[in-house]
Amino acid sequence: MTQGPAALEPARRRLVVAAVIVDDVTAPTRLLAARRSRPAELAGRWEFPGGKVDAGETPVDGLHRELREELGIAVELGDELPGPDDGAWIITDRHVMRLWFARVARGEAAPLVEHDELRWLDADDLFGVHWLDGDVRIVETLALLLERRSA
Ligand SMILES: Nc1nc2c([nH]c(=O)n2[C@H]2C[C@H](O)[C@@H](COP(=O)(O)OP(=O)(O)OP(=O)(O)O)O2)c(=O)[nH]1
Repeated sequence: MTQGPAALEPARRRLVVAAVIVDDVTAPTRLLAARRSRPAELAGRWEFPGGKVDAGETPVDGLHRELREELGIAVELGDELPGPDDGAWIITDRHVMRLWFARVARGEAAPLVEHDELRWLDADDLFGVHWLDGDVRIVETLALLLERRSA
């Protein structure tokens, strides 16, 4: 069987890094979702703030840069949220994402570029926004984690 772009191995996809920004990295009860304002086909859908890692940049450095640029914040990172695809999360035909829990250390998150709204979501309301398709199983995993930890 021939394999098209939809069958790219995780290692051959472009790496995206993102943050699950929470109130408390060791006992999270809510997380910060961001609504995309561009490109047009993704506008209005919600995601974890972050972006593509640049050449020559480590994933963690790329994540700090993206959060500074997109939300104007400095964060302290917690644990990574490992996924089922070689430890990461396939999110589109061409992208694989790694995510870390994070807490705002400096600044106040604002939708500076790429987003037009930010919203804190409680553990029992994580699906109160329309997530990007690739994020749904990540949010399902987080719903279990946050509920269990806040129970
Ligand atoms: N940041 C982010 N991107 C996601 C998520 N879920 C998901 O499918 N994506 C997709 C959307 C895009 O196709 C791709 C990430 O691209 P991006 O536009 O955020 O990357 P970037 O900030 O580096 O932007 P650019 O310089 O390439 O314009 O991954 C998510 O939760 N966060």
